[in-house]
Amino acid sequence: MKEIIIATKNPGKAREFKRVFDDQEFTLKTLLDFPDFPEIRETGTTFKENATIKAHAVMERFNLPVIADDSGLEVRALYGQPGVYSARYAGDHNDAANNAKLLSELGGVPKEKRDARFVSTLVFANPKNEEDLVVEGEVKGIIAQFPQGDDGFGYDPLFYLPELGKTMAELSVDEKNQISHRGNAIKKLEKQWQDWINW
Ligand SMILES: O=c1nc[nH]c2c1ncn2[C@H]1C[C@H](O)[C@@H](COP(=O)(O)OP(=O)(O)OP(=O)(O)O)O1
Ligand SMILES: [Mg+2]
Repeated sequence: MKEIIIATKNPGKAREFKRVFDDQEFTLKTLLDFPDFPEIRETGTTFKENATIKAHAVMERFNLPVIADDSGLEVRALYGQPGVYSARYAGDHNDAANNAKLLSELGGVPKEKRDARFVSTLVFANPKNEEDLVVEGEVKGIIAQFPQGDDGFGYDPLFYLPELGKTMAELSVDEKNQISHRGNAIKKLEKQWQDWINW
């Protein structure tokens, strides 16, 4: 059985990938299946750099095809922050603290100036392919005044989708995948990867 590894330790991302990027022809694993895999230092300054670092660290260890996601939230009123530093916005990797900091940074900013976007860059690296396959997806929304919803992860409870009248955390995983940055990136990947990969 062919195998593909998703280079993530984030259970929320793992769930979204497993839901759509699943097939009879290959097994999908994530770093949650390898709890001893050492922390990968995300030292890049762009989503693409960090996704490349993660994909190659895992590919070199397992000698298997690997997909990495580096993603984040860009808020216009904060000049694109937290961006690449979304996971570490409030210090260490803590969703509740990150959301609290985001709300405090946006204190007093009115609804019409709270627009934001989620970005996901996927890098697919394979030992038998010289060049990586890279795609990016985005979704636009508004940062809510208070968190709402219990699904998803990260900034989802604060990411309000005006067309749906809901935050991202009020969507099922299937609904989120239909519209999200990661879902959009995965759709692009699905169109390209089978022609690209050398098994
Ligand atoms: O769909 C999303 N819904 C809510 N928040 C999100 C989403 N996508 C990215 N985000 C935010 C939070 C996360 O902490 C950071 C990504 O940081 P990022 O380094 O790419 O992921 P991570 O450290 O959680 O897992 P890993 O590096 O093991 O894939 O941006
Ligand atoms: Mg990370």
